[in-house]
Amino acid sequence: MSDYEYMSGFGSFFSSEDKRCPNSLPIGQNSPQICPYGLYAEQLSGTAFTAPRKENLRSWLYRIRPSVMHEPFLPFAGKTGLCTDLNTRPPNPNQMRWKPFDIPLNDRINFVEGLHTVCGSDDIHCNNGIAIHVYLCTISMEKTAFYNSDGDFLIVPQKGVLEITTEFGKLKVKPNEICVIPQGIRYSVNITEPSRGYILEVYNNHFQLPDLGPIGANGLANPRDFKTPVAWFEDNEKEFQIISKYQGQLFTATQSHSPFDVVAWHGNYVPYKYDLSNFMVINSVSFDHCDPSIFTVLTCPSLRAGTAVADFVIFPPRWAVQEHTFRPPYYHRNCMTEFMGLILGKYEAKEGGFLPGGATLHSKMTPHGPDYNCFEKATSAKLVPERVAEDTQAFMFETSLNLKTTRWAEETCQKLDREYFTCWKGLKKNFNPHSS
Ligand SMILES: O=C(O)Cc1cc(O)ccc1O
Ligand SMILES: [Fe+2]
Repeated sequence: MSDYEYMSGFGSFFSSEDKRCPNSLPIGQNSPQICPYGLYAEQLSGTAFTAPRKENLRSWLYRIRPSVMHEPFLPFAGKTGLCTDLNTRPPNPNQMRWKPFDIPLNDRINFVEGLHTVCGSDDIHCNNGIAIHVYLCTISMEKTAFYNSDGDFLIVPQKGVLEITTEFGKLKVKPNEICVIPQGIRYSVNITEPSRGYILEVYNNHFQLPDLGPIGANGLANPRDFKTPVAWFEDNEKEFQIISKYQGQLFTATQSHSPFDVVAWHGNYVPYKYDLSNFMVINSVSFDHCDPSIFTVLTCPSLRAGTAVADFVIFPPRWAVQEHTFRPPYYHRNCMTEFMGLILGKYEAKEGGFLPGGATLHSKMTPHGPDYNCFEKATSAKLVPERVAEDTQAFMFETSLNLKTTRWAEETCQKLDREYFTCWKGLKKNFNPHSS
């Protein structure tokens, strides 16, 4: 039997017991005087106790020992490329593009040590903002579990499969799948090859499915395609390091047992994964280019209706059929900040220079759009039905916030492509006042 078993649904109230301990979930109440099998009951709250019912997120865990049994936290002395305090960084409005970030093949670096912040907003201390990281790792996490006190991680593997053991059970996440590990949930990442991927971290709120409006009840990412693991536990007395990211800094605490000792759980605050190939693409079948919000997989809303803290948007394989239309993305300036990555293949607006494992950043109101080659090709193309972006997957983290880039992103990683601006240089003046 596979190690990986899931329950389907988004925002559902799940219940799960490890099969080795039937009836381990208390019936009819959360906190009996004595729990089945002598387990401890522990609540994990993902929203304020008093959050409105439709937003309220919490789970009850039934575990061998409560999470509180650990030595005091100390500052983490290991390697890390995390930088979520961006106050001292200068703003930079330029179009930016990075060549694929290098995986440190000659070093032994695990998922947590391999986290590098590319850009983020300033205000981690006020639960306001986002950070965008990449992970570049070569080994599995051994006897170590990580949790993020600051917000949720939306993880986008680009190279290598992630085998993630969480307090709620096990997830296997391949490139072209994504997962969300909400704030506070402990997990450990196993890899089977040198691995790379992108992470969107949000501090304000949790991810939701976008409203569908006139699209109706079905489409885009459908709730039943989200997968949450079934309960799984280990019972051992091995020493574990628990690493916490708290206010942007890493801390570590030792404990004398595995944190993956949850025998049963129930609730709606859970980790989940989603296969991007399940996305039902909706687009124009007449003319013109729709805004990329039609490709939103998940959104982290702000208090301002329709303006996200951050959206996760994909550019999946699809048919392009629009008539008398410049089909690629339009030239534009946006009041939102756009960070893009490429999981596989090519991105239609820029077939050269933007490669899998690389990235681009177009900040608020910074102009961008198709490069010279794309413009020339699209303005002379015969507009027959065409597959766009076959075997490809680009994505965008779009945020209403201002981002600053880290020193690692601009200098240390040596991947910033200083020639990026030249991809638009060849665009010709085609203006002819005598043609109409
Ligand atoms: O800039 C980009 O490439 C992303 C993008 C794609 C698109 O189809 C329309 C607008 C937009 O910002
Ligand atoms: Fe854009």
